[in-house]
Amino acid sequence: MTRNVLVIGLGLIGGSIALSCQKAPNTKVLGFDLNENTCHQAKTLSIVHEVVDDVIQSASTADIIIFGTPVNATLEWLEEMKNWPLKKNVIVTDTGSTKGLIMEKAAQLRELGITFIGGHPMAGSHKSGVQAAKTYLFENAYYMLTPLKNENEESIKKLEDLLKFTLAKIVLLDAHEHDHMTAVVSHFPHIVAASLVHQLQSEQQNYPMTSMLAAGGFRDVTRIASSNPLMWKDIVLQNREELLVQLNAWQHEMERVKSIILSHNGEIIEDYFASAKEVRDKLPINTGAFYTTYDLYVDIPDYPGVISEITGYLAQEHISITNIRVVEAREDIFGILVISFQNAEDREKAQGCISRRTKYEMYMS
Ligand SMILES: NC(=O)c1ccc[n+]([C@@H]2O[C@H](COP(=O)([O-])OP(=O)(O)OC[C@H]3O[C@@H](n4cnc5c(N)ncnc54)[C@H](O)[C@@H]3O)[C@@H](O)[C@H]2O)c1
Ligand SMILES: O=C(O)C(=O)C[C@]1(C(=O)O)C=C[C@@H](O)C=C1
Repeated sequence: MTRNVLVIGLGLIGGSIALSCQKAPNTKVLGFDLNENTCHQAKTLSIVHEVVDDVIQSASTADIIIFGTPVNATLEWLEEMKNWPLKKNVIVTDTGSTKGLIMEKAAQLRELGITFIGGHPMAGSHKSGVQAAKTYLFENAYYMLTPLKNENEESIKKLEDLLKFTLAKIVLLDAHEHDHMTAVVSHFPHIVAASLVHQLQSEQQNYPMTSMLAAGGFRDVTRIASSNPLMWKDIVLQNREELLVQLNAWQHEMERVKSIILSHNGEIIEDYFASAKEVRDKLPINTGAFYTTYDLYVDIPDYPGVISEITGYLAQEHISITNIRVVEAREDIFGILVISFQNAEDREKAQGCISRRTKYEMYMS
């Protein structure tokens, strides 16, 4: 029997989920977006099997409905959904970065016999829109599900059976714990990134050259300030309380930094950085428990065709890569090619392959 999946909101996240759902057998993926241009692009890029106009009618035939909309739009849809004619066993889920208010709405839907299981894939990008969607955006990332208490195990299993095609690692979590932890590792860092950019902008008035001097450090810390403002407006509105907690903690931390600087004591200052480095270096971001990527850094010279030369060698030895990018120490020079692999074995094979064929220096993260 065919499983009908309806994705509402076909941007970066909805589009990526739709693409991975298309990998599931016997599954028809329908899509809807408020933006006509997005619908057109979703059709052209085959993000879904079919783009639909009548969302209520399509929802009535869906076995699984997935929201890829900004979190406030999701809340509005869930309110409307209360009046929709839906299949008896339909499972509704979302992908939103906040879960508290959405799960409150889920409790109301449960009273009407509608199963809603909150979802949040913990991977993404500062890019938005359907054109940025990728089938394996969530590969190896954590995908959090926040079912209501006593949720039917079979419904959770049905949803997991579909989401496993994202290749993400599914974990179950309480919605409030979710909102606390994501405030720490995701939402608050976005505020810090935006605030650093504002700080640079005000400095620019007196020192116009400042932005030209912003190199790798500033770029790494502020990349996420280029994220979709509408999406972040909604997240901040919905996770307000947790963000204020983080903001207070940050202000205390800055007071501590201030006193360390005022101490004029080199040992204390060095220790501040050393202890942060120790913690950062042990974070699962690097060891792979969080995002498992096996990266190989290749120091490449600046000549045309160097990337295709290296990927060509890997292709000749049938070594598959999952990602490739160039990171520069400076914007105006070529730099280091970072190639990601699915596992450590592939990375080692690649290292052997490249060292046999070139003299480029390599290291692993
Ligand atoms: N961007 C990330 O890194 C990331 C990661 C994980 C989860 N999320 C969450 O995923 C959701 C989508 O984010 P995104 O990055 O894909 O944003 P996006 O801007 O790329 O996509 C959102 C899409 O929703 C559509 N849309 C907006 N309002 C709508 C409405 N009322 N009805 C139907 N469609 C509507 C937009 O036209 C757009 O195509 C958000 O809730 C966000 O919090 C984002
Ligand atoms: O990589 C990025 O650009 C992101 O910001 C992705 C990111 C994050 O890591 O904070 C942002 C919001 C989501 O809810 C999940 C992931």
